[in-house]
Amino acid sequence: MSPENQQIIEQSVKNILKAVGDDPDRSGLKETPARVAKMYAEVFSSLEEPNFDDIKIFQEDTAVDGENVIVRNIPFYSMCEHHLLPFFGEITVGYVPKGGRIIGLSKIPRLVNYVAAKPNVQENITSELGRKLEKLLAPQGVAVIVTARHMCIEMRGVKKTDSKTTTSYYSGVFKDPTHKMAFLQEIKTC
Ligand SMILES: Nc1nc2c(ncn2[C@@H]2O[C@H](COP(=O)(O)OP(=O)(O)OP(=O)(O)O)[C@@H](O)[C@H]2O)c(=O)[nH]1
Ligand SMILES: [Zn+2]
Repeated sequence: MSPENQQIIEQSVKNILKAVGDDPDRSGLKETPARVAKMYAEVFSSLEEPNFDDIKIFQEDTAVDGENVIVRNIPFYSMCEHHLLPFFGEITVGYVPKGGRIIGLSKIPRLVNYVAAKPNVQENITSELGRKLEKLLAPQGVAVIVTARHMCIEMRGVKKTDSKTTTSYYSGVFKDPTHKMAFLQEIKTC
């Protein structure tokens, strides 16, 4: 983030603190605007990196086509674009390789970190991840299941503590009900 933008955030946070009735110059809050600016640079870091392309695709000669590859329960943290409050949870990704193309396993959590690091709704994290994997791998199909808790639903508004939202994205072979059921069974038991 540029020093100019950092300055804008710091001044805005000062104004917010004043507007809610606190004193931004009291000792406990003195460094808060700078901390918040630094935090936003971190949690919204993807906005400064529009084309995340550090993704290694391997070409395997042995038969990898046709079987599910599943990475389960990848934790993520994001910020809801309506209230700028956190939502967080777990993501399970599955894909079926085609043409021997597979992705380095650590790259899937890296992609999760990337799509999460901007103001978001859960539905968009889910579909962006699915579409990125499709583009990178041109697989037989992709499945993404996201389960999350939203602080804007829990700590304010309707205040429904512990309620969880699940969103999903299915393409290719995962649209076939039999394949989808087998996948859902597999992630339950593995
Ligand atoms: N679909 C979707 N909605 C979300 C997500 N995160 C937050 N929301 C919802 O966004 C909506 C914003 O609604 P508004 O009526 O504009 O805002 P609000 O007055 O603060 O709404 P309440 O939360 O009901 O008090 C709320 O219903 C939130 O629960 C998300 O990831 N996906
Ligand atoms: Zn929200």
